[in-house]
Amino acid sequence: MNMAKRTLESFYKPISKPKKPRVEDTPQSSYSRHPSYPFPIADLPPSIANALPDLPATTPRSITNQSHLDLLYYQPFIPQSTARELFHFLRRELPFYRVQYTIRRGPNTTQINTPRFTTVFGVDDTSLFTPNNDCPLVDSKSHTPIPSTKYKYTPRPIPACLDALRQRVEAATPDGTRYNFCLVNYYATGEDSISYHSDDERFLGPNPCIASLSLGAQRDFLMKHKPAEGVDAARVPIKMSLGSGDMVVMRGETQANWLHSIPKRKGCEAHRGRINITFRRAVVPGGTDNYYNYNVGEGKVYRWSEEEGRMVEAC
Ligand SMILES: O=C(O)CCC(=O)C(=O)O
Ligand SMILES: [Fe+2]
Repeated sequence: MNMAKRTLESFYKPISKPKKPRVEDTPQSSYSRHPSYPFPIADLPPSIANALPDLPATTPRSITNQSHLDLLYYQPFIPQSTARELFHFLRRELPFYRVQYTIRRGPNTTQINTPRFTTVFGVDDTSLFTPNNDCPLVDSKSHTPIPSTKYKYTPRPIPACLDALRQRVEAATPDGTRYNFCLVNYYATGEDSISYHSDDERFLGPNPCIASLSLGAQRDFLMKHKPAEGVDAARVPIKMSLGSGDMVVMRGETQANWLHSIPKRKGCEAHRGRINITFRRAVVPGGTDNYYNYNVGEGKVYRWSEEEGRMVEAC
């Protein structure tokens, strides 16, 4: 520092370090915009984007010690401070939904309130997004516009912030799986959950590979074998305590044979939110309709309010 240029007053003033801008204060310069989005979706701030080339943070553990089970467990995939920042960023920037639907079994109908916030982006293999907003989707083989009746819901392209993550996850997936869907769950508290199910829908093709990334509060991920001959139904489920930044890749025959869930929880982390992102590949249009039906639906759009500390209706 050139002392001669400093005034006496400034000499005695303590030199304060420039304040590091908080994530919330960082001006956002660019957004993903699309007619199908309820609002523009911010791009990743440099602090997160610059950390992506270093992922995965650890080499995964392979878990194949039970029949039909084939998991890769990154503990973590994203280091703690980046995972924390990414959690706050995605919770603030993505549109979320609280989907309701009815199921009919014979004469009975039951209304289901999805017990978590959800959102989804992507389109199945048979269509491609174009940069032209007047004709956003073309047939992936002929490159001609798709008929307006092809999908019940308007598919939304994966915004740049999630697409950067998708690319990193793909690069890390050893068998070269390509993902065209990104499903996001937000569990606001320990009361939010997902019950036992498997993601073995036919529209994902046989033996789908699904990468599942956790951010925010730690939650238990339970896995149990589907009822089958020779499988002890009383056997305790596998329990993985998924922390922020952890990623589980479910591969091979896992979906065909195992169920997984995030049960409700009480206790220390129960009031904190958790985001889960699954990257998947749907191969037929039925997959696109299914994912938008159960993760966007036709209800209200919610957005995180920093002031209120909760999801509020987006206007
Ligand atoms: O939140 C999780 O870790 C699991 C989510 C899940 O199983 C799903 O979205 O299908
Ligand atoms: Fe699942």
